[in-house]
Amino acid sequence: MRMLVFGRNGQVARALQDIGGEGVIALGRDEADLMQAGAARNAITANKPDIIVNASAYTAVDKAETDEAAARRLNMEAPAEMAVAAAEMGVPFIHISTDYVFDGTFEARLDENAAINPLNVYGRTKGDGESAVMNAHPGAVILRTSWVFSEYGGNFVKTMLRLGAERDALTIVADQIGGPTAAADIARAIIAIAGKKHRGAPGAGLYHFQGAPAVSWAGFAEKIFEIAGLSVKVSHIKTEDYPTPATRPLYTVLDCAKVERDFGVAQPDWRTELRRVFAALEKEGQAQ
Ligand SMILES: NC(=O)C1=CN([C@@H]2O[C@H](COP(=O)(O)OP(=O)(O)OC[C@H]3O[C@@H](n4cnc5c(N)ncnc54)[C@H](OP(=O)(O)O)[C@@H]3O)[C@@H](O)[C@H]2O)C=CC1
Ligand SMILES: Cc1cn([C@H]2C[C@H](O)[C@@H](COP(=O)(O)OP(=O)(O)O[C@H]3O[C@@H](C)C(=O)[C@@H](O)[C@H]3O)O2)c(=O)[nH]c1=O
Ligand SMILES: [Mg+2]
Repeated sequence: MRMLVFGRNGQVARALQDIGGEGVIALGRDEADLMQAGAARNAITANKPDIIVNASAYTAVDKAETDEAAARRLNMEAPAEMAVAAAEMGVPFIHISTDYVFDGTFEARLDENAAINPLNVYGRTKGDGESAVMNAHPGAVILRTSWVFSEYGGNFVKTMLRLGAERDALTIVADQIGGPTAAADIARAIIAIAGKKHRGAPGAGLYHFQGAPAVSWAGFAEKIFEIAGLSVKVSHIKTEDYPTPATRPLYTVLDCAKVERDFGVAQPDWRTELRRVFAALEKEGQAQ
């Protein structure tokens, strides 16, 4: 199975290459610059894949507030172009979206039927990307995930390990609750879904996939420091005491039953991968 992946150095793109092996063809911006209209289609036509995965996106949440055109291009227009080309070629398409499409107002687990209401530019462009993909390719699978971490790229785990090595106390928001999700777990889920779609499995549309148990950013930070053996005091603060350009949703715990029902993909425990990621960073001398 030839799997064409948009994104090469990103967290999920790297994990797909690690886990998917030989059949994965990963294209970074040097091979296909998705800011350019037509680049996605050209790459798809040239590579003749059996399955297409979009692991690229504009993911700088705060920066997106003042860079909306680029966020829209990468999070909506490029995925729409991929979906159109995939549909024309009759190839399955797997796209990734985010918990930031929700407003997080209610403390209730969100399933795929919950209404979206993004609070920031990143979330709005990702939400528009979801609709554009579904309209262009009704057979597409859109995996909504959250709080992605890995040994690669930039993420909260690496930020905490860096700050935790420099300071003995940090203030972290404790009223935003969600689910950390390892890029490797997302890659395994995508590869499992890809295999089933390739064999003609029927599931399509939105799917929630998030690590368990649910936790706040402060609780996540505490677990990171515990695993790293760093003694850092984490002060639990409110969102209003940590002002950022983009507003973030408060409660985005996702109900992940549908992806298990349709594709047999179980919800992972993020603490297992957190231990492996820490060990990998330590080995590279990146964990300080
Ligand atoms: N990070 C997170 O916490 C979360 C992410 N998601 C979603 O998961 C998916 C993967 O995210 P993640 O792995 O963290 O992303 P990263 O930010 O780690 O990587 C972004 C990827 O997008 C590619 N990209 C950016 N700009 C361009 C461009 N102009 N042309 C081509 N490619 C480009 C990068 O290419 P290159 O390889 O050349 O660097 C890179 O591979 C995205 O859809 C994201 O919205 C969902 C929830 C949480
Ligand atoms: C560094 C730091 C962050 N924070 C807060 C800010 C924010 O509310 C929260 C997380 O900060 P980050 O900027 O790392 O996370 P953020 O970039 O908002 O992460 C999001 O990225 C996009 C791509 C997604 O799709 C989401 O699922 C989510 O993972 O922690 C503190 O309270 N104290 C700190 O010292
Ligand atoms: Mg960020």
